[in-house]
Amino acid sequence: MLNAANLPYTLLYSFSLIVATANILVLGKLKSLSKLSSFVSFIEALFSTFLASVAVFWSILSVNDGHGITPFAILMMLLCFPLQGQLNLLLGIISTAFVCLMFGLIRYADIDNIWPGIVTGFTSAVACFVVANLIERIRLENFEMISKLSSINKQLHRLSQEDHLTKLLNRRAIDNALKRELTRSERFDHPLSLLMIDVDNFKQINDGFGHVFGDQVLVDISQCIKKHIRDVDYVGRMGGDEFLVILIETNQDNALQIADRMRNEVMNLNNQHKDCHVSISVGLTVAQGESVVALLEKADKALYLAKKAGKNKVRNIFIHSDKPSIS
Ligand SMILES: Nc1nc2c(ncn2[C@@H]2O[C@H](COP(=O)(O)OP(=O)(O)OP(=O)(O)O)[C@@H](O)[C@H]2O)c(=O)[nH]1
Repeated sequence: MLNAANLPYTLLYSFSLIVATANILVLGKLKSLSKLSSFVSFIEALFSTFLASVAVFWSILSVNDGHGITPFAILMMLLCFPLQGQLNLLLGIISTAFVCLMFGLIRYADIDNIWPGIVTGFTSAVACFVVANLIERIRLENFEMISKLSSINKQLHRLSQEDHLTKLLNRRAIDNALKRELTRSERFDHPLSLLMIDVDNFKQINDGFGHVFGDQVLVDISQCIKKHIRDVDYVGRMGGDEFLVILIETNQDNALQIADRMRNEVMNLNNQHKDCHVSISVGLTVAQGESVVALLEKADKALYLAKKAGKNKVRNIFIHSDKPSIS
């Protein structure tokens, strides 16, 4: 009941309730901003400690004023906990609450009637501890489940982008990358070069040395290609023995050099695979405002020229010219 005697405590309680609500509504949102999180946790801890103390204080005072056990005290303490992430913080709050409890008892309790005060305060604290622990456990379980789901999601995303054999980008991923990068290069008027690479006489390698060996050759070649691209570039397996390289911010001359370095690197594999001859042919082209399909066709044409010229070659299709040119 609100009367002159318990007005200060009622006001204190109301204020605590407002702060507790603000704690949950405002600080919970702010916490998602990572830079603020440690500061917010600190403020939150202060509020929680304060609220827990007020709750126990008020609980004792209510008992001594004849108001019985105050469920509000428990409620307030509970309101403090769901946002807390650490058990030690929780224990800190409970210890503080106990100090307040003792102080409250000594200061206000009627010595003949001390037990109801002790029992009330103690029951409140234990109830808060048990419920807060349960909340904390559920929160942790949820957190672990979310972490697991997020890592599974990342894994699935990676697998959906990856070629299972070479671990390069798969066809879908490299197609998407090409669409994205082509749009970007047009928008900022930056050069973009494309290399279409095909292993020479791969059928013979498979037939002569078996599919397992053929697979290893594909992996080795993918490593040779990767060695000569930067982190910003893309390399993917189009399927079978064909690869596609997207060279960002790279003009024709630089792309030619890179393609030739890749070709030489693959030739070095022959020191490893003594009996089998491994080489690649490369078709090179530079984007010049055409669609993805047209650009791929241009690179394919250049690759055809490289094959036609006797394989183990790099050929390009000149910009602004329909005529193919031999580099
Ligand atoms: N080992 C292995 N072989 C594959 C894989 N995918 C496709 N192939 C084989 O790769 C060979 C591709 O041969 P083609 O591209 O048709 O021709 P090629 O022998 O390379 O001849 P050129 O391209 O003219 O130099 C086929 O025999 C396919 O069966 C794979 O994942 N692993």
